[in-house]
Amino acid sequence: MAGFRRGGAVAALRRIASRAPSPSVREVHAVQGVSFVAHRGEAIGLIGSNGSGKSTLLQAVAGLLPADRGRVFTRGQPSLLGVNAALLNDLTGERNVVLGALAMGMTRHEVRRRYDSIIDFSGINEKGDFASLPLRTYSSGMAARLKFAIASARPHEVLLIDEALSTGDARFQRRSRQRMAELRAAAGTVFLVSHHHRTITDTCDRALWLESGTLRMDGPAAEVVAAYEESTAGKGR
Ligand SMILES: Nc1ncnc2c1ncn2[C@@H]1O[C@H](COP(=O)(O)OP(=O)(O)OP(=O)(O)O)[C@@H](O)[C@H]1O
Repeated sequence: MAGFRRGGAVAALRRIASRAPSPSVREVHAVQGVSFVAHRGEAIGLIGSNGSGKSTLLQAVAGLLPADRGRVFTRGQPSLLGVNAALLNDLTGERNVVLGALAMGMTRHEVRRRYDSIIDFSGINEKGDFASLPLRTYSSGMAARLKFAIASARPHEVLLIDEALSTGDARFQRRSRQRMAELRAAAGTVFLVSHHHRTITDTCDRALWLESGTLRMDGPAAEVVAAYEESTAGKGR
């Protein structure tokens, strides 16, 4: 590492690139042998207990966690909208909207045209002018709403949503469902990870149930949720 500043980006990159298997590193197979085909216009829910591999699967589909084995084929660039999606805490809501929309490939003209509708959809200004305040002054639900408003402002070929909807209040969840329906109508495919089964059955027509990183069931959302609930009933008491 001589010549590179300790903790610097280049040093970190070299460390990752030269990482060799080490006896002190334990391998985790978070998702194994999961195979499915998703079609345009589908909204697919991902359910399963904590640690069953839902977020990992979304990250693999988004290309953020390359698969050790197997392949992910997608049309277009999937967009992952996670609870930790990159909004910047020290920037105002307004700046986050502009940067987020530009990062999604909108032109400056499109951003200007869509700005008011993104803010309106997020509802962050319903209790005062929050758009001009830094993100760190927002509640977690408000930040999640803003993220969803930005990410869903343009059609996506594949939109991956990790629990983002569940943090919004009931009114926002209704609005999000409507927006998801619009995204699906625009021929996108939507994946939604949620522990709120009602959200899955209300929003998705199909669900995948993951357990210990494997695909336990794939079918109509209501049937998969019912089977999952039956299997967990009585457990954990
Ligand atoms: N960076 C990591 N390093 C080590 N293990 C990890 C890492 N990320 C995830 N795992 C492990 O992989 C497994 C699947 O995690 P994942 O976050 O995909 O589960 P999940 O179904 O999304 O869980 P939850 O419902 O709690 O959000 C878990 O056992 C977790 O501990």
